[in-house]
Amino acid sequence: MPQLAFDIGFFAELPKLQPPVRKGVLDAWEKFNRLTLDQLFKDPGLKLESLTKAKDKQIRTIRIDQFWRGVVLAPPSGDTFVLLRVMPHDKAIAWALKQKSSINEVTRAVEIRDAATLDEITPAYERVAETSSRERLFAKFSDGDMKALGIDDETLRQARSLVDQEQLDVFAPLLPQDQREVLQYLAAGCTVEEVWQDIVAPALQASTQPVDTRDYETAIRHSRARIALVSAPEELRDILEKPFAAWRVFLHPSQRKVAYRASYSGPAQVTGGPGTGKTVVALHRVKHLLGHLREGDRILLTTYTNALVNALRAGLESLVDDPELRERVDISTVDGFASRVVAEAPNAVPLRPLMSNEEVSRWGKAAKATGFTGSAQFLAQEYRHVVLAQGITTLAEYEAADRRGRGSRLTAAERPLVWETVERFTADLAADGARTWLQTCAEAARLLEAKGPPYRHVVVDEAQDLHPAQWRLLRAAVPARPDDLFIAGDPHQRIYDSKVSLRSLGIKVTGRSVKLRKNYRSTQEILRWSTALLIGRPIAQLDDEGRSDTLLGYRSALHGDGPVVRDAPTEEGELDMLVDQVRAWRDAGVGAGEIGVSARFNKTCAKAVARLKDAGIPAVTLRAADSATGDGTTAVRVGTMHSFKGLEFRCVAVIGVTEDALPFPKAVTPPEVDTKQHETDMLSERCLLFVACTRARDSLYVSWSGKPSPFLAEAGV
Ligand SMILES: Nc1ncnc2c1ncn2[C@@H]1O[C@H](COP(=O)(O)OP(=O)(O)OP(=O)(O)O)[C@@H](O)[C@H]1O
Repeated sequence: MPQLAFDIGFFAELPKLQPPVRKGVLDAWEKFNRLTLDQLFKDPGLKLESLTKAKDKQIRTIRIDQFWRGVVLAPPSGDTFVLLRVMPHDKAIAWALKQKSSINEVTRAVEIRDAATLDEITPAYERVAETSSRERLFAKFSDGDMKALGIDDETLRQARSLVDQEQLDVFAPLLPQDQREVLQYLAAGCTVEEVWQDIVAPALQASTQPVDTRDYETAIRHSRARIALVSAPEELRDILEKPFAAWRVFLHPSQRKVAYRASYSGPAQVTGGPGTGKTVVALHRVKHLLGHLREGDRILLTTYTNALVNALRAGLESLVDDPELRERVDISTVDGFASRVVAEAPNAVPLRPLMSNEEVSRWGKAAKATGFTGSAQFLAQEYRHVVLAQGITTLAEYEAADRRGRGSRLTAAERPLVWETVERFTADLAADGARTWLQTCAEAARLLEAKGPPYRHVVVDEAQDLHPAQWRLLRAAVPARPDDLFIAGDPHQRIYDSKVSLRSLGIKVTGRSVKLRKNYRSTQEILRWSTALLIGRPIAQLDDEGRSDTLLGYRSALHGDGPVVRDAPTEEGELDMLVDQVRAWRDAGVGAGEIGVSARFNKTCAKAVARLKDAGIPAVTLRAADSATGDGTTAVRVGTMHSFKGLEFRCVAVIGVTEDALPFPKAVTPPEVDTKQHETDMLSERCLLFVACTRARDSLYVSWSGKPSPFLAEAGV
């Protein structure tokens, strides 16, 4: 029976199609299901026509309605057709004439390229390259290596004519997608082995048969990363109604390989820069695990903030239809999970969580009581990074504790007094009916270690910011068995003070760790600009503190304008400029709910909300948007850089990027108190700006008044 499958290029244009055109697509799909091959080719309404001057006779058009045409791949054998694009009549014909289809001999997948344009421009580039003294872009890669990576003869010839990245950018949109990606990663500095490992191998389909480059029926089935086969009208209706949710249908092979691997023998990890789809992969992993759950088993899906909990809940709802299955997943922050465990314990005494600003003053009081003369900041950090991080409960343990990560000196003779102060701090807290969040996590871990783990699987998003006490809790939440922990995170986005070596906590991911490199969120221009903020700063890996992570090969296929950077003489002037920018976005058709404004401080956010509202622009703080006021989707959302973690907006304004805000002196330990901590804090501040800027999909705007943050100058802004 014939069927109509859908190419990813069609989905990319879907948001632009009006409902009647989408309905036309659904009708066409139903017709393919209903008619025989012979009837299809003869159907007067569908007009499955070949084009006389087409580069490829297999590329035909169909009628969607009076003005719109679909471009279809109609292979001579088999009965699966692929809808490549839906466009206005003339555009569709012009596009269809230039395309050519083929089957890749390495990946076995279907490829589409703009053969006419490539044929037209390649000779000119070859001539320029011949007379240029510059080395060719792919000179160091042999033909054999290129072919092994799936580069075919045509693309090889084109690639050999290029001398720089800008030229590759011209060719990229015309090339077959898989081959384009291989060339982009090689040009970005990845090795042949890395490209094979990350890009080609995950896309390969195990087969002992030689490739038949005419067998489109099989090749379409090998093209899951780009061609969707839809089996039921409800499924198609659902896809057509959620045009931005392409991630539900098409995973990049590297994403699919991680998310749908049948089983991992232990904890597994996925890392990657902002927007590489780590959250998407975590959600698909949950879907996979749900499909294999035994009676009574449950899954914990955790993240860092409540805003992200809501986003995960919405994501899972759109990915997993069955509410009974979804009910088997608890979605929560780690702190929220800890509170629940502690509250459910027999004889639980409710304790109020201590806010971090209250903590330092309490350390001051405890120090006064014991006569400790060091700073409250030192004590708070010692408690966090040594006592709680190592789960220390006695003086003897503290005396034996490893303080290697700390940059402040402490003699053996001084430790008992520090410990006495720690005990005073915790006793006073308990007497006042309070507990820090980390203490709650430590207590919850103790309770679970005694009672036994409540979950079969734990999936962790935003893992880079978790503290060892939180990891211990997660470790205690699930038995050490295959598929116990699935961890997604990016060390470049570490904005809280929690450097952890998972290895030292008994969570070993060696051999089960994958890095994603393709950004699906932002344009390459925004990425390049934002990434410059971190260049040259060593960033410790998630699983091993002693080794650095990199953003090598991290790139986006999307293109647009670079960030707009503005300075104003005063804060008032900067807020006026913000209003102008938001108005310009709205005039260009961007909805208020698609705009995010971020600043280092709550007070700057409050001023921005007030000023936008004065100008008649609906605006709401992120916190208010979360608390179900319903404004979130219709108002500009304004939040601190910390609260922007994990979110994304079509347009983002990052404001108040001044010398006094980034780095914020109060958030940075002075080097005289602790040299290492000083470095870590400076890096967190830098990462914070990086996180805020990488929330933008299409447009990024950055501003300050007075003197700019030194991070900008260091990045060459
Ligand atoms: N395979 C895919 N196809 C289409 N869109 C995708 C795909 N993977 C991810 N995306 C989209 O890219 C964006 C970023 O994805 P996601 O939030 O999962 O990235 P992330 O790595 O968790 O980002 P961050 O670390 O910055 O929070 C989202 O809009 C998501 O829908």
